[in-house]
Formats: sequence, C-alpha cells, structure tokens
Amino acid sequence: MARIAIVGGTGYTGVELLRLLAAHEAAEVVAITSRAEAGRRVDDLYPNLRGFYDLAFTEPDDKLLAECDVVFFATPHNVAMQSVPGLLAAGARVIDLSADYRVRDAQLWSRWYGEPHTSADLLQQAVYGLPEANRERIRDAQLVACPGCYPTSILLGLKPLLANDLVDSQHLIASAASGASGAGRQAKIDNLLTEVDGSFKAYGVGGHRHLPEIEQELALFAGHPVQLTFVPHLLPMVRGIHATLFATLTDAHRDLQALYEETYADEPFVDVLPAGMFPQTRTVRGANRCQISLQVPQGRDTVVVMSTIDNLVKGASGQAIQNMNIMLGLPETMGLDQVALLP
Ligand SMILES: NC(=O)C1=CN([C@@H]2O[C@H](COP(=O)(O)OP(=O)(O)OC[C@H]3O[C@@H](n4cnc5c(N)ncnc54)[C@H](OP(=O)(O)O)[C@@H]3O)[C@@H](O)[C@H]2O)C=CC1
Ligand SMILES: CC(=O)N[C@@H](CCC(=O)OP(=O)(O)O)C(=O)O
Repeated sequence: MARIAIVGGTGYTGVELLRLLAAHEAAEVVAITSRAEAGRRVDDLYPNLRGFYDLAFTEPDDKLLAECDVVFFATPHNVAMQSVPGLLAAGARVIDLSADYRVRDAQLWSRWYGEPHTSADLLQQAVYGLPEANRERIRDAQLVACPGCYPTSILLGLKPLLANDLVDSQHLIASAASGASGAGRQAKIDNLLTEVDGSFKAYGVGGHRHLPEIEQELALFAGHPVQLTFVPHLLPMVRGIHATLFATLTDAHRDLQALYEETYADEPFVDVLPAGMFPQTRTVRGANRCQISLQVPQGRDTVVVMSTIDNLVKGASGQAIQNMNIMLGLPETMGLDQVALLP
C-alpha cells in the first residue's frame, strides 16, 4: 500500500481526492491537513466519507508529510512551493494540483500570479501532468504539476490538430465555461448561489492566468509558439467544463474524425464521440473522462472542437490520481472507473 498525504484536505479538490481514493486498492490516505479544521474528524466535516476513513485533519507538518510515499498538494498557489524542495530532498514524491510548477518560466509565472516564484530551480524538473502527452516522463517524475481545469479540456481538444500541423496556430480560439466549483470552496460573493443562479457571464476576457500554461503546452504539441484567444465563462452549476475550440484549417483534406479517433484510441480517459454526437458536461460528471467531438460547419475552413470534463475529476483530482498510478507503476485506471452520474 502506498502511503498518501493530502495537504489542503477541506477544499473541493481535496475532498474529491478523498472520495476517489476511498475505493483505491493500492493507496491509503494516512495524513490530511487543514489549518482551519485541525483536530476535526474527516467524516464529521464530510459525512459522505463515514465508514471510509478513520482520520482527523492535522496542521501541515513537513516532517510527517516527508514520511509518505506521495504527497498531494490541493492548496492555493504559492503554498506547495514553500514545502516541495524539502519534501523532494527527503525522498517523497509530490503531485501538485496548484499552479506552482506548471509554467516553466518563473518570470512569466510571476507576471500572471503577482508574486515571486521561490522555487524556480525545480521548474525544469517538474513534469506537466497531462498523461496523454507526457506519460513516459510522469513514470519517473518526483514532482508532477497537474494541469489546470480549463487547460486540460483545451489541450486535449487541440492536440491532434496542432501535433499534425493542420491549423493556423497563431489564431486559435477557446471559449470555455466552468461550473462554480472551479473557483474553490472559500467564500466569494461572485460565487454565491444568488449571484450565479439563472445567469451566465464571461470573465477574465483581457487575460486569464491559465493562458500562459495553455500556450506553453500547445507550443510543445505544435513545435513552435502559438497564440490563443481564451475566454472563460461562469456557468450556473456546480461541476463541469465545456470548451468550444475554433481553428482555421490549413489542410482541408484530412479526415479529422478518423485522426481524433486514432490519436485517442488507446487513451482510457479520452472518449472521441461518433460524428454528429456532442459532448455534455453531465455525461462526464463525476468521471475521470474527457469527451470530445468535432465538426467543420458547412464544410468551410473552420474546425470546431467541443471538449467536456468534470473540472474536479479529469480537471483536477482524478487526473492527479491517474498521475499517481503511473508514478507508482500501477494500472493507470486503478480506482478511476466511475461512470458519470445521470441525470
Ligand atoms: N476547483 C477546481 O476545479 C480546480 C482547482 N485546481 C487547483 O487546486 C488547488 C486547490 O483547489 P480547491 O480545492 O478548489 O481550493 P479550495 O479553496 O477549495 O481549498 C484549498 C485548501 O487548501 C488549504 N490551504 C489554504 N491555504 C493554505 C496554506 N497556506 N497552507 C496549507 N494549506 C492551505 C485549505 O485549508 P486550510 O485553509 O484550512 O488549511 C483548503 O483545504 C488550487 O490551486 C486550484 O487552483 C486545479 C484544477 C481544478
Ligand atoms: C470558475 C472559476 O472561477 N474557475 C477558476 C479556475 C481556476 C483554477 O482552478 O485554477 P488553477 O488550478 O490554475 O489555480 C478561475 O477561473 O480562476
């Protein structure tokens, strides 16, 4: 059994890790932290976990974390980077769900996150945890930076087009909408039910902090820098991301449906839908799955790709466990066979 610690266990991604790991056959959560809830039993705060865990939240303590095989950080940015250098030096392996190690350029990170990067020397060592792109490097990684939720949906949606040089890489567009759990559990007026319900709005149009991460990874698919216009939206629901991606085709003769099906044929968590069927957020809710479909409307030169995920599962905690399975040499799908919850 791998010994697992979770830093930030009271947040939405932390409790989603607990839900998914409760049924995992080869991993046992032995430590879970929260400064606000230290001393409280996990199943008192989250009664859905009664009978699955005999654990209480503790204050974060790097010495205890270092005794675990894998430490997940489900914390806001600028938390993991304070502890990760010491944990790696002590031999632990770290899976960071935050943005601390996703952007390889420390100055670029600072520009978007508004703070200095204090662990820049580990940025080159960190592996970007998108298994569909970096599986081999994840296997031996000591530090994995899990992708953000919007990036996961957009990167999986655009990879086949960029990797095969089929679109204009300088004028890519992503219009994506997320449920409110994407913003985390801490109280914010903008995410109150009374503010969100019955409404739909764009935000971050002038620049969202996921942009540098998405462009960095798209550039690796393309083999050269790319430009993306990214517009996120807030949906009046709890879970799910729907990304609609637009690109101008430079090669009109390729069978794109066949290309997507071939690209993802062996990927257990990417489902390319048959032509004419469109993905929905509810058909991936609770599942570690990205559903994708594409169309070329009127046979013109714009391809439209639709990509859906559950932001808390394939967009965060499910993907983090997928990474853990790869790092530990376990079957990649272990503990991740949940079917989406309908209706
Ligand atoms: N929500 C989502 O859909 C996704 C989130 N992410 C990323 O995952 C991370 C966690 O997100 P989410 O679960 O939504 O966040 P939440 O705000 O819901 O939870 C944050 C957790 O971190 C703990 N925490 C906060 N500050 C510190 C600190 N200084 N030291 C130690 N622990 C701290 C909190 O507990 P306490 O304060 O009691 O210690 C809490 O348990 C974020 O970086 C987020 O951007 C990534 C993909 C998707
Ligand atoms: C709906 C909503 O507010 N979503 C969040 C997603 C942020 C997130 O998960 O970001 P990191 O993992 O990169 O920190 C936002 O747009 O800021």
